[in-house]
Amino acid sequence: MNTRPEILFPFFTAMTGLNGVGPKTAQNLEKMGIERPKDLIFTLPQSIVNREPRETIQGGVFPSIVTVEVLIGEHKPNSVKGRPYRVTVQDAKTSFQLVFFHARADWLREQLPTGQRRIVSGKVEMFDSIANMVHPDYIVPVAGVNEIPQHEPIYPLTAGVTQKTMQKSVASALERVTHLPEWILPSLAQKHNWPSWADAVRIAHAPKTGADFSPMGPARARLAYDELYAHQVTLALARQKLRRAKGKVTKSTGVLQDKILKSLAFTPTNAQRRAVSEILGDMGEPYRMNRLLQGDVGSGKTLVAFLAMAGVVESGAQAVMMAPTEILARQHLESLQPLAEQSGIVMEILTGRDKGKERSAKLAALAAGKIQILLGTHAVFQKDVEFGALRLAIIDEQHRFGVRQRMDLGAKGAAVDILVMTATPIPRSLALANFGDMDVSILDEKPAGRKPVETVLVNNSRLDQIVDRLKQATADGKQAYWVCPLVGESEVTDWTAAEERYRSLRVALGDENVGLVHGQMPAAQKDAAMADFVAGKTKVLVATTVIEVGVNIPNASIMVIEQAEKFGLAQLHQLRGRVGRGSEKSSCLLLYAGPLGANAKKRLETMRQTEDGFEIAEMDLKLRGAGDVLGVQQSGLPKFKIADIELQSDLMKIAFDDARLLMTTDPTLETERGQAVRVLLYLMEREKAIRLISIG
Ligand SMILES: Nc1ncnc2c1ncn2[C@@H]1O[C@H](COP(=O)(O)OP(=O)(O)OP(=O)(O)O)[C@@H](O)[C@H]1O
Repeated sequence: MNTRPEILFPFFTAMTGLNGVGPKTAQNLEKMGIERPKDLIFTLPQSIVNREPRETIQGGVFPSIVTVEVLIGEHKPNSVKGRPYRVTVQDAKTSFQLVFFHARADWLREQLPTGQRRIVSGKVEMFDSIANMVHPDYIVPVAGVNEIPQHEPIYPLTAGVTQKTMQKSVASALERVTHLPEWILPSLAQKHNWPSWADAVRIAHAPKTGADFSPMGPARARLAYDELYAHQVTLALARQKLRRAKGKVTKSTGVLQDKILKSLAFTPTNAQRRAVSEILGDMGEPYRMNRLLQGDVGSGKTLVAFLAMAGVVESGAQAVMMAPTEILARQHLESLQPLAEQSGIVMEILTGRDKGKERSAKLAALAAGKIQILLGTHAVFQKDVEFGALRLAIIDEQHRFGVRQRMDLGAKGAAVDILVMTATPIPRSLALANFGDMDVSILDEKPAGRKPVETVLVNNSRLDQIVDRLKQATADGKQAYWVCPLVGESEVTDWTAAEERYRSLRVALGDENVGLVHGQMPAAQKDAAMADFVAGKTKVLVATTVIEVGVNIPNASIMVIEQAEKFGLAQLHQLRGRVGRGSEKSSCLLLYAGPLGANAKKRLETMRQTEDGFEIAEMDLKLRGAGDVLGVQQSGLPKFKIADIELQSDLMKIAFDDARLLMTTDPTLETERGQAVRVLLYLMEREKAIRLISIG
């Protein structure tokens, strides 16, 4: 089945086939992304109006929608043009008025005969201390009470589309809903009490109880699950296809790794060992690796990467590691060069700064396979950079990379294995949504001997005290980072603030003790400032967030962050992660100015309470929302229509597990359930996923 199944045809016809949808309405609906009947079906009500009948309007809080049985009283036609027509009515306890601006008198007399009873439903408002119901939404005989929906769905609208049109066209689309083959595992549906797809759709559009309307109730939860499951099956198929794509078997011998381990001053953590063996185990298989290494700050990802690259060199091939900035690429070189030398590995660096002869020489050596490990910035992936036998590409700090970019990267060498390292833990649900096509190794253990970083919140008014304390600490040989306020508007303002602070700290602490780095400085000057700080020549390094990711200077044990309330949680965690990397006890001072908003307060409190990056990531997601945490556009994070990635992260995990399971039991979606999953993929317009199967 490689075309849309017939059973879905009614959901994909033109909109104008629906009741109440003419060409004009169809055009307007299109502006809301509603192009097919199925889009209407997946546009769920955003609120519900309760029209359950009441005895009286008395005691109500107005304006509000009321449904009540009334005895019709006197008609007061509009005596003056432009004035409304009124009908007095009496419910069980009080009287009020029905008000009409545009209605024919004879029609009104017919609908509302004096002395008879009717049920009316509409918005009641107070006007000149008289309760008015202007243009009731419903007027029905008492016996016809069921014609009024007790819980009326209210849909999102756009210009030119009224609530009535929406309700009518949805109702028409719902008539096409038939039973579809079930793609959800029966045990799962049973456990959660989920209705069938058809029932779930009907309930979601005509909820009768709070649970019917709640995103956590069975009907909506099921529809959310369908969406997440379709996404996870797509990722699982992508992963499967990649794994089937022929890869080269990399057989590491362990010889170089042993040499490296022997020359280390410490022993690797269990998490580091496990990650290295997962990576090399994967590379030893005849398919392409596509793996994510997620580690908390300071968990020692660089060593894991280096050992994996050494494993590649053992097999006679090459590896490349790309860092997001020049500073980090150089830092990798400095920290890894001694290990490379001791184990006899030829390692080089290539960045945008390499020009002319030097660059050509490096490229030639690389093409000849003489350079075994290449470090660098994105310059390593420029077109003319050719490798003799590239086997492994490591991308450091890349949640800015979407699925597509990762695939492009893999095209660089034939059958290159890919390892992506993220230095900021990502909430579980986002990791699954964004990296569900990858295998994951997690470094959830910090090297032994690290002491907790003491984190304190300090009001900016105590700046002088902080500077005094810093004076004392630097006199004792300690080193500190001073991160300047993120003014936010432009790089230039950030940098001016940093320069100002740099000047004032020089006055307070002595010129020779204070250094400065910011993004606008010439590269050479930046390197020199970093080098002075690494060598301990300067004691305090004033910086903008250029030092946010990855900088590793174990002797630095104090981190001051000015206007910490302006930073996001992930960023604060990254910044704080620059200290606490040596054996010295470290501290982090979060300076804030003035009264804090609730959100900022929560962020700073979280920082004080925990150092666990995974916990912080979950809190960040709660406070900011998924789009902001990953940056939707850059991340390739899908937009879900029904599922709420924060609220329903548990469903995401279930969908992930089930999609992976499906690949082991029915990789080509041939069984009865597999066929049903195909129906789901078509329904969710994931034809591309189906193509992944057929190529597979
Ligand atoms: N098992 C270990 N025991 C002690 N120190 C270690 C261990 N593994 C790595 N280190 C050291 O810990 C420091 C941090 O390692 P690394 O720079 O790789 O961290 P990271 O995971 O990249 O963190 P971040 O993302 O915060 O930069 C380095 O100085 C490294 O030499």
